[in-house]
Amino acid sequence: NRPTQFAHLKPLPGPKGFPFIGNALSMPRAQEHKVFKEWGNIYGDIFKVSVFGRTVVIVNSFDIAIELMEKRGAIYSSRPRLIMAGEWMGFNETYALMPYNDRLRASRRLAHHTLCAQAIKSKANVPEEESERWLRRLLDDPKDWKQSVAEVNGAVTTKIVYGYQTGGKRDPMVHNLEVALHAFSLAIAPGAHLVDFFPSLRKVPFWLFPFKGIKELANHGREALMYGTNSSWAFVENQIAGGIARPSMALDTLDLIKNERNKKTSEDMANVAKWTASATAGGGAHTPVSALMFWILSMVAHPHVQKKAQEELDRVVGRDRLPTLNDRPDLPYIEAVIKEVLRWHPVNPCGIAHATTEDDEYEGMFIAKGTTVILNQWAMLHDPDVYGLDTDKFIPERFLGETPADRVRAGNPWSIAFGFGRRTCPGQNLASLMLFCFISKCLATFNVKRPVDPQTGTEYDPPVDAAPGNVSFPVEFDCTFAVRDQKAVDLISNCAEELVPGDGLPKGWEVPPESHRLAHHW
Ligand code: HEM
Repeated sequence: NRPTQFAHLKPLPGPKGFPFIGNALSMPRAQEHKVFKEWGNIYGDIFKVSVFGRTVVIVNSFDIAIELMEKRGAIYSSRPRLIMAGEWMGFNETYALMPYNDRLRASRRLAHHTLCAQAIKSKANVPEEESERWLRRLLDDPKDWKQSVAEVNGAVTTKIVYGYQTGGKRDPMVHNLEVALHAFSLAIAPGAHLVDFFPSLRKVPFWLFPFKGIKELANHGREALMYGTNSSWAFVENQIAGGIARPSMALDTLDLIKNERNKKTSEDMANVAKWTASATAGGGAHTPVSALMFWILSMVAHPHVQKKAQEELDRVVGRDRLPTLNDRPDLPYIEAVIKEVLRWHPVNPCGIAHATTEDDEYEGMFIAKGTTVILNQWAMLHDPDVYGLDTDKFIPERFLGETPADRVRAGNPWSIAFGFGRRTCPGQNLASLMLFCFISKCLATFNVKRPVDPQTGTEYDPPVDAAPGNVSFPVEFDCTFAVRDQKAVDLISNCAEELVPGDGLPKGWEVPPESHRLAHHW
């Protein structure tokens, strides 16, 4: 049913499918970014697949991503409709899944007010302090490193967004975020829920659904999301009423709204602010954890890189104090390590899908309104023409020397790993502060070493691979955090104190017991 002005256009190329189901049988269930890259070698850097009548366009090239997402951003900035995660669990209320509309723009404007490069500087003390608290925790209980990485990330985002000081280990606000995000990731796993391909199934009563557990999953996700969103906001309101609110994005946005009250707004802005906070806390709680897990893995697997980074820190900062964000411009090797982490195993290998809101033409080919567009970040970050032939290897040096990869925009992982156009990650400036603080302070005080086999007492190599998932994590691995020396112990002892559970917890804040069943940490 193409409009006449598009009638002459060719369809996009792509693998042949079957009637009705299209390419459903050949769609990858894991490592889809690698499969899409291989298909791109056959069909080109932009091609389409079809799954039960839904057309999905895959973009493997940076230049095409910029052409469509930036230059034609007005029609490539929506999100595909997701029944399970979006409508049943309620994540449509969060701006990460919203279509491109006024409410989305209002949310992004509120988030930008606190998270833009200039404004976030006033909150840089939060990642500085929380990363030092992490060192203390690693020193006290190095075996708990996985849990501590996840929790300390949650600690930064909940403090930035709500002004909430976590209560140390197993904090309920952070825990609830993890529960909601886990349900979300189960809900958006590729091909996991038929209802996302057949929206008419949403009208079928739950008890008629052929798959066990779908109702429970939808309810648990919704419960954790609603509980977290409402209780966290209630926390802010109580703090404001008590005159003890810490600086936060929530406070910033409420001030902004108050000052703009005379302006005509079609939405209930306080409600927009509440959901903007919830989405931002959720968006920031998992993603930096993924980057840090891959950084830890990279250090274990490449001890010579770790040594080189420590030599730079020792030379530039010395051993009498911890590095801070002020040292960042003088630490190019650390900077190159961070870029290589984002490139080597990108946090979102296939980004978050965009959707078109108008029919369009690209190089004589037709892209229909309502098409889902997947931006294969992994393919772009592993482009040998930009990053060199050895893209599977972890080599920070590719960003140093006379011809660094990032001399062009396509060679800078910061231009790719955080998405494109009008939906680019609003938290990237905060992520940048977090990654620098965690990585530089940890390297200044700890050696991250290969794991030790408890049976034989010998070290062994961890597996180096990514597990399936929209947010990518390494496959299960272990390692040893060994404090470098007594000097490092002394430095850590001067850091902010570890909090005991119970500190900072608002009264009545509990994770609903049922949600524990879905609880996980990486
Ligand atoms: C290493 C860390 C991070 C990475 C790699 C990352 C990556 C991404 C990517 C790829 C997108 C999708 C962009 C697109 O649709 O084109 C995104 C969206 C988003 N991110 Fe991040 N992110 C990170 C950290 C954060 C942090 C710290 C926050 C919050 C403070 C955050 C909040 C969000 C939100 C709310 C969205 C949805 C934006 C929208 O749909 O308009 N992210 N992020």
